[in-house]
Amino acid sequence: MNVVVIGAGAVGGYFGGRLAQAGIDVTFYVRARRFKQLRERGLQVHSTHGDFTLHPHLVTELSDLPKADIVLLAVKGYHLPSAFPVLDALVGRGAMVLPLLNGVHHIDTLTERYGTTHVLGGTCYIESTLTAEGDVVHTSPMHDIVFGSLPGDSLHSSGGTGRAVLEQLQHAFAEAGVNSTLSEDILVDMWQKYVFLTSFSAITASVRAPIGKVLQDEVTRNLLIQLVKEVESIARVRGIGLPNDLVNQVVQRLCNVSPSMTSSLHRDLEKGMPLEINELQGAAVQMGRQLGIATPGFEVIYALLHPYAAGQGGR
Ligand SMILES: NC(=O)C1=CN([C@@H]2O[C@H](COP(=O)(O)OP(=O)(O)OC[C@H]3O[C@@H](n4cnc5c(N)ncnc54)[C@H](OP(=O)(O)O)[C@@H]3O)[C@@H](O)[C@H]2O)C=CC1
Ligand SMILES: CC(C)(CO)C(=O)C(=O)O
Repeated sequence: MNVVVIGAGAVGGYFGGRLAQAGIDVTFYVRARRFKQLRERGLQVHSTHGDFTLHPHLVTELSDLPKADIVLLAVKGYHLPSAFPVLDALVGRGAMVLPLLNGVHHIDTLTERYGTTHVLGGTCYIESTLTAEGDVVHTSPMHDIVFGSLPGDSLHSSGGTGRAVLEQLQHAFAEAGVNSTLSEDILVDMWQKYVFLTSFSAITASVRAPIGKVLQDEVTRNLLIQLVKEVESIARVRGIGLPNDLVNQVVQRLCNVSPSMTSSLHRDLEKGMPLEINELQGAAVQMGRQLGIATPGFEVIYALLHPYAAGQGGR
């Protein structure tokens, strides 16, 4: 199996690195700055599951790209358009794209451009970040990927003739020690993550504290529950087949995670990096307006984070 990673950051560097470490043929498509870092230092991963350093196969030119079975797409949402030329080249030669971005709208963007036979649904649970030197730091035991074919893709869905590639990918993740689930309803899984993450990241970024601090304070805890309900209503009106007790499940999960856990959005805010608020909280506000669902919690949080959206250095 040949894998190309676009976005060799905290997520792509971690999962791509684990696959490469397990002997899978992995190529990282990188831009100039990341190329320099990775060539000079190697891909250094500091992880709760064990540290490792690799000198991965790096490519900076479209003409040097290998033919890929799977593209692991792990750029930030605001960088998605910049990845189109490389995706065009890889999909044009038959690759399937597994996006690991947070949010839900990128799936429409990708399927409109490449169709459902070339785009999988996917989501990941991991707490990882890049140091100033470009090393990946993975801080909690979670390293889970859920993926599957999208509605409309009969080739790779259960019973489809192309299903074998997805099973091969699941096998590759298992070899790499990564927890992976081949989902039969990936949109439901993606929306469950979106309900959880968009609320969790909104509250941790706006309070500027990990979840423990949020839950200790009754007012903030109630706001978090309100956020979960707002985004859950959107999902229901959109007809996503979520479990009936989703709000309780999400709140339970939030109460059970480590009190020190925070979101990538909060970490990005602290580092002065651009924020994915348009893809997360802004998307909730926009969908709410379109569907006539009030999202007062998200409206306020989106506005309060907006001055920081472009980060200190811009995008
Ligand atoms: N970090 C986490 O804990 C989690 C993150 N996620 C989601 O995963 C996605 C990725 O996040 P994360 O890994 O944290 O982000 P990072 O910023 O750590 O990594 C993104 C990488 O993408 C690279 N990149 C951007 N555009 C391109 C391009 N056109 N071609 C090649 N490389 C490109 C950037 O490199 P450069 O700009 O230097 O070229 C950077 O190295 C986000 O949607 C995030 O919400 C999901 C779960 C957990
Ligand atoms: C839910 C969580 C914290 C872990 O995957 C995440 O996705 C993020 O911080 O972006």
